[in-house]
Amino acid sequence: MGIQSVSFIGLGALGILFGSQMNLSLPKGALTFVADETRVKKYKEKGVYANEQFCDFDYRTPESIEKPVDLLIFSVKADGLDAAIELAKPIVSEHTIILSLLNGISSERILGSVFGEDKVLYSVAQGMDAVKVNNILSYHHMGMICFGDQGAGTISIMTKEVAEFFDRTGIPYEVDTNMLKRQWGKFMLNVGVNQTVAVYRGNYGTIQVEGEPRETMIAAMREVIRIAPYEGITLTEDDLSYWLNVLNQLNAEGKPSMAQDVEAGRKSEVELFAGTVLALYKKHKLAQPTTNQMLYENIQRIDSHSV
Ligand SMILES: NC(=O)C1=CN([C@@H]2O[C@H](COP(=O)(O)OP(=O)(O)OC[C@H]3O[C@@H](n4cnc5c(N)ncnc54)[C@H](OP(=O)(O)O)[C@@H]3O)[C@@H](O)[C@H]2O)C=CC1
Ligand SMILES: CC(C)(CO)C(=O)C(=O)O
Repeated sequence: MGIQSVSFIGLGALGILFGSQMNLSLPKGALTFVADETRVKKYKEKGVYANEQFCDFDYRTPESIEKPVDLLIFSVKADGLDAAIELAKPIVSEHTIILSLLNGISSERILGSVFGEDKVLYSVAQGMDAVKVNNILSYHHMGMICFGDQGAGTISIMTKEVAEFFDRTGIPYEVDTNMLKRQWGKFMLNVGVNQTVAVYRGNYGTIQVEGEPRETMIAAMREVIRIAPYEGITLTEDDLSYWLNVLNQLNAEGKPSMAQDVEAGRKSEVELFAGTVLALYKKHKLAQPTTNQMLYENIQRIDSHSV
């Protein structure tokens, strides 16, 4: 029968982006956005838009969902993950497959420790230039979801089921048999681009041209390459080129999620990025990486004025 029901937790840029695509082909009731009562009320009143189209989403509290869902997608920011996990518990059964679109290298481990590692696939969302202002999402590139099993070289039945579901619902995807490396590659990208664009108050255009911001971004990414082997991951200059190429495709006017947080006065996800890099250098008793240190301090300063 395959995956028949899917819930997102997180009606943000990514939830709207992929949810609106799925909504085009799924029967009514198959796709739900799960939230607490206050959020459900707000979403029903205000609605959301994707590229100027109204999204006819089904907003639900977990209690109002009749049975556990087949696929559960976490699309909250890092500071919302714990509450989202609590909220999700009633709609998870032994058959539920869990995906996390969160950036960073820790959310799958956290989800696995709560729901069981056997339910969680590893994933990264990449290549999108989504910009969300209030309840309106705009994008030129939808990007894709890369996913697969935690263990390298395997393609489980769960992975095949999600691939079949994405085929059916028109979600661009790639199955990767080395997800830890992919996730570290994406981590390297975010450490570079998200933090640099936030600090320089720019957009993708700022780092697509030669100059100080692009040099800063690449220096921060190389600090990830340097620490990766201490965690059992190999990243090379070829990986750096691959991810720089991903960035070159994006609409120059678009911005990473961190820059959008800073502009909206929300707390950033700096702990997922420089916070994690600095902690890893400390863990492995290496001298602190200067570029990430500088970015961390700057973003912390910006965050101190946020709510
Ligand atoms: N934006 C992008 O292009 C990309 C983002 N990512 C990553 O994906 C993750 C999500 O990012 P993004 O979509 O930009 O995030 P947004 O900030 O746009 O959206 C997060 C959403 O989660 C909701 N939320 C927070 N807590 C809860 C909760 N307890 N229950 C239900 N909903 C909750 C928020 O609701 P409310 O607004 O009502 O508070 C908000 O709508 C992040 O880790 C980000 O780094 C990865 C790739 C690309
Ligand atoms: C890769 C990028 C920059 C958008 O695709 C992202 O992950 C983000 O905005 O957080």
